[in-house]
Formats: sequence, C-alpha cells, structure tokens
Amino acid sequence: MSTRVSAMSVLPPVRRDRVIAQLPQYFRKEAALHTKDDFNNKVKTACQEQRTGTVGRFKISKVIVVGDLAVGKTCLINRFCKDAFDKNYKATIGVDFEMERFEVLGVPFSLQLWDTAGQERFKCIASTYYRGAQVVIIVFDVNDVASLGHVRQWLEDALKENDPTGVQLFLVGTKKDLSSPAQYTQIEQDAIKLAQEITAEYWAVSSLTGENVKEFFFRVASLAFETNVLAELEKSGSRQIGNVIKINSNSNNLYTTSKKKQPNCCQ
Ligand SMILES: Nc1nc2c(ncn2[C@@H]2O[C@H](COP(=O)(O)OP(=O)(O)OP(=O)(O)O)[C@@H](O)[C@H]2O)c(=O)[nH]1
Ligand SMILES: [Mg+2]
Repeated sequence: MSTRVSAMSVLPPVRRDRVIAQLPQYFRKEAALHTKDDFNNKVKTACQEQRTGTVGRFKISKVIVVGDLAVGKTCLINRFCKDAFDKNYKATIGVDFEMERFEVLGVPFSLQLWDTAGQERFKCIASTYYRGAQVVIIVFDVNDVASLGHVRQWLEDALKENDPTGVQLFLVGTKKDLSSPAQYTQIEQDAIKLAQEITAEYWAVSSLTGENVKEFFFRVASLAFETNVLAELEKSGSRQIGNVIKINSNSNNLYTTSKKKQPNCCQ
C-alpha cells in the first residue's frame, strides 16, 4: 500500500450542498454589492477553460465576522457550518475559525470564517486577526438599534488592518425571528441607508430558524469567488496562468499577525 499522501488526496470532496452553479441573488436590490443576475462572463469562461490560476484547490479567502457582543455572530456561523443552534450565550474569547469548502462554477473555493469576540475586553485580541480579510461581515441585532449604531466603529476597526479598496463588505441583521414585522421594517430602512453609505450588501437572517443563512453565505462565497477570479485574470494579463499554483499571500500571514503585533490594549 502506498504511504504517499498528496495535498489533493487529503482533502475530502466538496459537500454536495456546497456546490454553486448559479449566482445567488441579493437580499435587497437597494443595498446589493451588484445586481447582475449571472456571474461575470469572463469569470464563467475562465472557469470553463480552467484558467482560474491560484483560485482553485489552494485558494482560501479570509472572512472576518465582527459586531457587538451577543448580536449572534457565533450562532450565524454555527447555523451555516454545523446546522446547529445554541440558545445559551457563550461569549467568544478572542477568535474561532471555521473552514468552509465550496465548489463555484466547477472550481473548488474555500472560505476561512473568523468568528471574533464582540466583548470589549476580548476585542484587542480579536482585532489582531483582522488583517488580510477579503470579506468583512458586520453583524447587528435587528432588535437592538444600538448595535446598528456601532457598525461604523466596527467598520473603522476592521479597515485599519486592511486595504479598504480590496474588501467586500456585508451588513447582516440577525435574530429576525424575534422582531415583529412593523419593528423590522423600521430598522431595515435605517440598515439599508447605512449599507448604502458604507457600500455594504445588506442581509437579514435568523440563526434560530435558519432563514436566509445559507443564501447569505452562498452569496458571500460567490461574490468573493468572482472578485478573486477577476483579479487573477487582470493580474495575469496576457501571461498564461493555468499552471501556476501558489498559496495566497494573505493566507500566509494569517497565523503570524498575532506574533508580530504586540497589542497594548489588553492589560
Ligand atoms: N432568537 C434568536 N436568538 C439568537 C439568534 N442568534 C443568536 N441568538 C442568541 O443570542 C445570544 C448571543 O449569540 P452569540 O452568537 O453567542 O453572539 P456573539 O455575537 O457571538 O457574541 P460574542 O461572542 O460575545 O461577541 C445567544 O443566546 C443566542 O442563542 C437568532 O437568530 N434568534
Ligand atoms: Mg461569539
């Protein structure tokens, strides 16, 4: 029996319910990152011809999930990744992360979801992991106006560590199951207005019922994938990119940022 283990054979196949063949639609047209109803043509062609360069088996996009304490960041990730919901609150201490593997237009694509702490005393540990994010998800509770009010601060903190032009932003209202339609409509207006101002795509979800959770993460994976492939095509220009395999530089420094940076806010 062969003992040789290649990177390919270590990876299990992508789950059938993580296969994305069509562009998932936005939640609200007024606050969408784009409103096209299909993937970019150049992206589709590149995928068909297997010219996606580093976007493929080895490409990992970093996603950070930030927002006030107890708004439901951990529950949102657990509903999607584990199809589980815990009604008891257990504060995230520092950070946790989950890997999710997708197949988009036939190409493997992974998201690394970083679940960060909202509690003030753990925030500085968490913020050392913000660097290198391609997607920032800012979460608020649709039943808590103050948590929506703090979104700009979370955005500022996240962008301090990242190139603002290279980040895709999502604004997610959670706990929709707890709000009455009238209350919800009121806060949605404010949330959409804010999303437009900060150029974020707006979603409302419930991790308890699962409403819109899968749709939301599929949209995140698809838009991140599309942006990555377009960037890859642009970078390559006329150069042949089909044979290049390299680990994304962002993912290289994921584990080293905390060592390099000495936070001085947690004493
Ligand atoms: N009804 C309802 N409760 C929710 C929902 N999402 C989260 N909760 C509850 O809200 C509380 C906080 O959820 P968490 O996901 O732990 O919050 P968090 O944002 O991760 O909090 P920190 O880790 O401290 O930043 C828990 O008691 C959850 O059960 C939801 O969609 N509906
Ligand atoms: Mg948490």
